[in-house]
Amino acid sequence: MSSLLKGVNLYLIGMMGVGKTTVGRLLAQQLGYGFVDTDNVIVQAAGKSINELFADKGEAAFRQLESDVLAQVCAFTKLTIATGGGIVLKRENWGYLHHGLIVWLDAPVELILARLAEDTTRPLLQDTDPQDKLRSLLEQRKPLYSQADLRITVQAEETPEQTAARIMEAIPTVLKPEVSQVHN
Ligand SMILES: Nc1ncnc2c1ncn2[C@@H]1O[C@H](COP(=O)(O)OP(=O)(O)OP(=O)(O)O)[C@@H](O)[C@H]1O
Ligand SMILES: O=C(O)C1=C[C@@H](O)[C@@H](O)[C@H](O)C1
Ligand SMILES: [Mg+2]
Repeated sequence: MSSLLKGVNLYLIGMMGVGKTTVGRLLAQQLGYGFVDTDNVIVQAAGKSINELFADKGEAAFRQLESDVLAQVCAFTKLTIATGGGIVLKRENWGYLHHGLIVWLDAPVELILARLAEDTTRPLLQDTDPQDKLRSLLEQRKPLYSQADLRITVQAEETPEQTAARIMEAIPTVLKPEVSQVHN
């Protein structure tokens, strides 16, 4: 599979809690790729948690850091990149994402809520009504996530390994044929 992708980066996009980080790590192992998580790079570089960054500098500053990280990582090849849920919001980010193959991990709001019920590390979910917040974020972002090359709907009962396996199976269906193959 890694020779099939020919070093092209794999970008995972989707709402918080769908499993981009968890599944992305597994995919990187299976592809023989490196793994990068844009949220983690930001946290490491800033020396602050995402909650602290949102509180101290605001969401706009976080989004700028996110774009800066994406611009840096897209210069490399053979990477699986788990992105932050809001990476799709900036138009300039799509110029970077489209250097690679983009996979949208989609999941129902109920599943995301169940997964993140005890999690306090997503500042946008620290809301009086997290379910309503998630719904409106998803509505706003759906047209953006839809620009991915591949949409994988995460099932409640499946393991990260099973999700990763379905992605590996689906990748060949969206790879562009090589020019030489087109002419043969
Ligand atoms: N298939 C799965 N089954 C059960 N739990 C899962 C599965 N995949 C991920 N999780 C759990 O759901 C939570 C969120 O997963 P993860 O951090 O990978 O999401 P994410 O898409 O990277 O979110 P974010 O955009 O906020 O970084 C974690 O606690 C993780 O262990
Ligand atoms: O969906 C979002 O906007 C976010 C998702 C996380 O990955 C983090 O990037 C941050 O919590 C914001
Ligand atoms: Mg993540």
